[in-house]
Amino acid sequence: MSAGAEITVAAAAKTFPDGTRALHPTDLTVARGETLVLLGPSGCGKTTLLRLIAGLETPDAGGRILFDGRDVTALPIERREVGMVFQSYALFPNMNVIDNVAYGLRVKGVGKAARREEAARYLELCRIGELAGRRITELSGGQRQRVALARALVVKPRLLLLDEPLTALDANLRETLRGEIDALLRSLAITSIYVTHDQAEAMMLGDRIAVMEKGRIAQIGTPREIYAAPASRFVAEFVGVSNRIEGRVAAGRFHTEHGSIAAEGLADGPATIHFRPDDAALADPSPGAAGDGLAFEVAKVVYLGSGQLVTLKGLSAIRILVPAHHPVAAGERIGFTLSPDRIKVFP
Ligand SMILES: Nc1ncnc2c1ncn2[C@@H]1O[C@H](COP(=O)(O)OP(=O)(O)OP(=O)(O)O)[C@@H](O)[C@H]1O
Repeated sequence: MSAGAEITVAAAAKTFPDGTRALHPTDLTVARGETLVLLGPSGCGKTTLLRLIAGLETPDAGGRILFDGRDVTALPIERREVGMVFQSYALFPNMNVIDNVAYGLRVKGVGKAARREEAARYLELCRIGELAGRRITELSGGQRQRVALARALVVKPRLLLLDEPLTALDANLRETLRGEIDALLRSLAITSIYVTHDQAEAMMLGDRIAVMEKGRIAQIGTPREIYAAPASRFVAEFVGVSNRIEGRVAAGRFHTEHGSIAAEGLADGPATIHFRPDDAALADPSPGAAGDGLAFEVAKVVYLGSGQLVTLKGLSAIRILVPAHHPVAAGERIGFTLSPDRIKVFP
């Protein structure tokens, strides 16, 4: 099946008439067939960037949007060949399921038999073949989103844009649909941009994730890059759990009132280190034992099956991942160390 377009955003910014700078000048390339996730907190500009790419908003002067190298900045949405799926379904309530899906083909002038056949094929792809004759009002939220997806895909868009398509659904359904959307986007090899504020969704669906903060892309990279090498404290704390401990570096060691660990490469002076729960390795907390490790009192233990998420008493609650077989209980003391390459310090 056809792969989508390569999308380029060049110096695109958006200032609304009331003066709100929703997006600062942004450059971005989405490769043909790639799924890029725009991830960030409410109000960071995700939807604005998506709408600029769709053609629902015009960038400030100087900004450009290109599809396969062709400048589409002045083209309205209906001439950009994009498919869109929103959080709210935006389906035609007075049409049944198959007519909703076939609608875009009708607009394109496809004959009745051909468009019904094609619409039926996409209903099957979205696993709602048996609902073809149902009215939209007779569908569940998840079923409506499948219809919306089939309707967006049936016209073979060059780019699929999804704006929080699963947000209105309950947790189990979200997870199921998330997996299906992932499989579908991959099998169709369509270029897609997916907006969410849910990091689990971003990790699962994104070939790359662009983390957005206050109208800018704070970092763009694969889920692994974003998690393992966050570029800033904001990214570290928005994607995954990040711990923070304040202390002082002297002669290649990080010292706190809880003990000290090796911290080669860090400059002497006050420092705040950041690390992931899974970066912690258990160590003997008794004073003077191995001389290496930070000791804390255990506040809470959550047994996950595959491990235990242990919250420690500290200035900011610290969470570390402890192997499931290691006995640990609230009130005990526990010690851990960090390999120097897992310690992050942000400016
Ligand atoms: N038409 C508009 N006029 C003025 N300001 C706007 C307009 N649309 C959006 N904004 C503002 O621009 C900023 C970015 O909004 P945007 O909808 O892009 O954020 P978002 O990251 O998608 O947020 P959410 O996750 O809540 O949808 C916000 O401060 C918002 O209030």
